[in-house]
Amino acid sequence: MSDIGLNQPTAPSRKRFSFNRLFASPTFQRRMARLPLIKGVVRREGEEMFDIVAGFCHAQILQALIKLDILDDLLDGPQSLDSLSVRHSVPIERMRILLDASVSLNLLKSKRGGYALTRRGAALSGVPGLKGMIAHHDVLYRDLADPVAFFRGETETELAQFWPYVLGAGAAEDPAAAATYSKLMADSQALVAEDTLSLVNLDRTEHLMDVGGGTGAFLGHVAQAYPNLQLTLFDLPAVVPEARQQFADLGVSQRTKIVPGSFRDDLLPEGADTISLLRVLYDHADDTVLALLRSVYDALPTGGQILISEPMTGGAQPHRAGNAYFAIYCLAMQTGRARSAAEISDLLRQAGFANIGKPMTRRPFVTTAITAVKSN
Ligand SMILES: C[S@@+](CC[C@H](N)C(=O)[O-])C[C@H]1O[C@@H](n2cnc3c(N)ncnc32)[C@H](O)[C@@H]1O
Repeated sequence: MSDIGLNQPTAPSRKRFSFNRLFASPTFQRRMARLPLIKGVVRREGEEMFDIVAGFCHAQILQALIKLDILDDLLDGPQSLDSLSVRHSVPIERMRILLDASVSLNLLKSKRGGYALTRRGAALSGVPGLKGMIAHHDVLYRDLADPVAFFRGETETELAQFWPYVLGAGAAEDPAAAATYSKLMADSQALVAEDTLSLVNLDRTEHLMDVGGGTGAFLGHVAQAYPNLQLTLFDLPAVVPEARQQFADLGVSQRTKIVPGSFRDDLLPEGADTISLLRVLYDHADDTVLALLRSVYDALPTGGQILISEPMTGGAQPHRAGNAYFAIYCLAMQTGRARSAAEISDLLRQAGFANIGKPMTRRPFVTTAITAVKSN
């Protein structure tokens, strides 16, 4: 049978009509922009297109506001251009450009001849961990400087060094490095913890173990929401000392156990009837994740539950948070990958889990949760 289709060059005389070529034609675009009912659509499409084109500038404007502490500086009220220029050591005309750019992004507004926070700017300043996350994007930004090399896998990324635990045994033993990444993780974990707890009900759980629980931020939230729950935290030895302090500060040390270890090398302790993994899977390759899920399965009693919560891609329906941010971030980390709920469900099934559930996510840019049960 002859091979018709993609690999066949098309003869010029029989060139097929293509909507793509029509939309790409400047003449067609000019005509559409003049049609009464269509011109609004054309304009909006143009604006959205330009937002994608200029997105890298928007991100750097935001980064400058954060690194200069301008958002925090405006929390108590508007300030003049002069005072902002002096306080942050930015020449006045350059500061005006930064602040006006921020007005255009609806982070600031002009007020009383100076500048004030918009609701979005004030909210952004208060989101736990968001400023730290934006500040550390300078690393990812450098990694993406040559995007073609990046996507071809030719870039030695800095982000891979930023999260030492993903590099394997020994790399995460430095307490100073552990403190840096743990702080960023813990600051941002409040949101993930709150959203996860709003998605699942732990009323029937007696003992929860959080694997890769970092400094204990999630268990801290759980402890407050469920006063009778026994809690265990499992994480690398360099990470857990901070958790001990956190549990003492919250007054929950009595019902909290800390087990230092590596899920790559050690068996997970038994005893918990629910085991959670928050933002752990996406750091690791499929074989490590499958081995970890099998280990969780072995540690659970029959009827025990696994809870996975992390940002996920959209699978067959890619979305910006999962596919145009977290997937890229994980690619720069080089060891893991952002997965869709369907891919994680597949891995869970391979590990033996059943009754896989995906509660409706409120904010996929914060987290998505999946639960499953060890049924026999
Ligand atoms: C991205 S952080 C997430 C921390 C916390 N669950 C959260 O959401 O903030 C990944 C965590 O997994 C831990 N981790 C990585 N490899 C590990 C291993 N082999 N054994 C135990 N914990 C590990 C890290 O130390 C870190 O605390």
